[in-house]
Amino acid sequence: MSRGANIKAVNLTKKFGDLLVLDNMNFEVEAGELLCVVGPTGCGKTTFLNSLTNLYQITSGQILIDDEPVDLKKHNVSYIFQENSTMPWLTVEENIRFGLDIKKVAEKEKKERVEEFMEIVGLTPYRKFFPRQLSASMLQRVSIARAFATKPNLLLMDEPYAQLDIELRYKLEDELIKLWEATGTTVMFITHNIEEAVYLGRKILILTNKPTTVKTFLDNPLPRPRDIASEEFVKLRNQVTDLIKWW
Ligand SMILES: Nc1ncnc2c1ncn2[C@@H]1O[C@H](COP(=O)(O)OP(=O)(O)OP(=O)(O)O)[C@@H](O)[C@H]1O
Repeated sequence: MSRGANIKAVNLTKKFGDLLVLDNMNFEVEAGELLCVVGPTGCGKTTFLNSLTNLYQITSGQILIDDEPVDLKKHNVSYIFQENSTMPWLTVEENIRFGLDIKKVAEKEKKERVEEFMEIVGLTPYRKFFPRQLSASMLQRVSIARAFATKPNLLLMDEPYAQLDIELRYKLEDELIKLWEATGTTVMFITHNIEEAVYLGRKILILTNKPTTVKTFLDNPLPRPRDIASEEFVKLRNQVTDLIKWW
């Protein structure tokens, strides 16, 4: 089991020139949390993730992973995007292995992890297939298996299922929950979809309109498996919708 990372944003502020995007944000994500982040279009969700991975230099404040400034050599962070990020010239198993090759994992362990995660996402029968032979959901499964195989302490997911149809999205949401429960990784999942946030998240971080700050940090105690038609689910979904209506 990988150990999930603790994340703290302390007075986090990010400007692009005069444009204030992230405005004095403060919150903490506990180790091993499954956090969904929802916010209006263009509020700065991607800017936040890019700041977290040091792609952008923040203007002031701090982002800490396990109480230390982010250091990607030390903190094992993986990223899954909305777009297909597989390598077209590699097979399914080679794509999953790719993440391990760059992390310098011992050969025997690499083989075991590729088998384990390929199996969990249901791609073992397709191991020799190339990306061009796969559907959109299978491609996302490759990315998910590749990310989890590196046993990240923190997994960042930026609207990974936004382009998938509803049935596939439900399947992949369940796979994510299974993997999260099996690994103990901290997951930050960005989405525009309120139902998805309530279905997945143990916590839900609701952001305001730009300049973005924390509107609410909600607990989601609904037991799993969650039923999207149940009274409690609909109640919580409506509560989140009401909070979001007034960005
Ligand atoms: N490199 C940059 N230079 C200047 N402005 C930027 C840059 N990156 C983002 N911005 C601005 O910051 C704001 C937030 O953008 P960002 O892409 O982080 O939002 P988002 O919440 O991820 O958007 P979406 O909901 O569309 O995914 C936007 O106004 C955008 O124009």
